[in-house]
Amino acid sequence: MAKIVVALGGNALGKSPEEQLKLVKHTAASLVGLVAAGHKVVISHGNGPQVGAINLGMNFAAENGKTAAFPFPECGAMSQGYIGYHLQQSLQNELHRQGIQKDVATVVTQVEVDPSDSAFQNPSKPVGDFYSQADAAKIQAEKGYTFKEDAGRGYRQVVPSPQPKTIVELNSINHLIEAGSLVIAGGGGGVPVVKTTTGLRGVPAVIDKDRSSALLADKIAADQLIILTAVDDVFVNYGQTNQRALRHLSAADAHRYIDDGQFAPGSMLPKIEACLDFVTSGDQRSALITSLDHLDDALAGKVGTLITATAVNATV
Ligand SMILES: Nc1ncnc2c1ncn2[C@@H]1O[C@H](COP(=O)(O)OP(=O)(O)O)[C@@H](O)[C@H]1O
Ligand SMILES: NC(=O)OP(=O)(O)O
Repeated sequence: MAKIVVALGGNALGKSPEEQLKLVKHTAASLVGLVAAGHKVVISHGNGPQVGAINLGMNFAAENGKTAAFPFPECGAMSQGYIGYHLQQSLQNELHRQGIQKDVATVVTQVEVDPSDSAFQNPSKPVGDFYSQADAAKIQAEKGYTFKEDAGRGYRQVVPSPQPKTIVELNSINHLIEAGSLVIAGGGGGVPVVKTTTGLRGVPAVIDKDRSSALLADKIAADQLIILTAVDDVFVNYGQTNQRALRHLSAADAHRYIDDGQFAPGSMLPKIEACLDFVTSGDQRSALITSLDHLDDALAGKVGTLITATAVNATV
């Protein structure tokens, strides 16, 4: 029996509630499969597209005098509730269908960041939808948002993405795991907060959920970190005619490919770095990157990229 953190990608969760619920229902079957096999499972998820959509809607309503302004950290907390709700419901339905008695709970999670993190001066985390270069330039001029090209897929608004330091609700998460619950935590990388003289305060940023998931996996002493995204494997020469799937990546190989610029910053690079942090900071740990659709195949070793500290195979 292993303790596994499964991180679901925000971009892999679809663009609408209907799409998300359909995708989450499908993934719930595989996640409950892990539970049925006796593993302790903690689920985290991204929120880039979702927090961007919520923020856009709230800004529109506020600009038109329909609501008060809702600050960005509040939008992050809403995204945790929205995605957590779909995950909870789908997991509960699937557990019920398979006749498994287990509680499911989402923990609204705050993650402490350093207010002097240089990321606040260099927005890099894509949120919301994709725009053409011309539309992005127009919105940038009108609203002052920053846009950047996202891994060949178009232009997206970017916000600061500071490093996660401490998971505020870690004790509660551990209590729930030990009590046998299936826990959803660290959604959207956690709502970023800083310590002030009067206590914690939310800051407008989006923490990379892969980095937070690696921190969570380390702090709960997990055996494996599984990152589910939109691609079945990590590739070299990604998007080119000669792209090649990497089925097993040792830390040494991963560093070589990073130096070679094989993993796009803001998308695949933080996933690889998070996996490396996790597998190299404890013994017998492994990380797996694959698509939301193919978790079962990846667990059976048919697809996916397995990352280990050394070149030795290490599976759950
Ligand atoms: N070397 C690579 N191999 C595979 N995918 C890559 C690579 N470099 C960039 N990508 C892109 O990274 C994406 C995953 O990052 P992202 O969309 O940010 O993930 P998520 O939102 O699911 O966490 C893939 O769908 C792919 O478009
Ligand atoms: N918070 C975060 O990393 O979201 P994505 O997975 O959508 O990029």
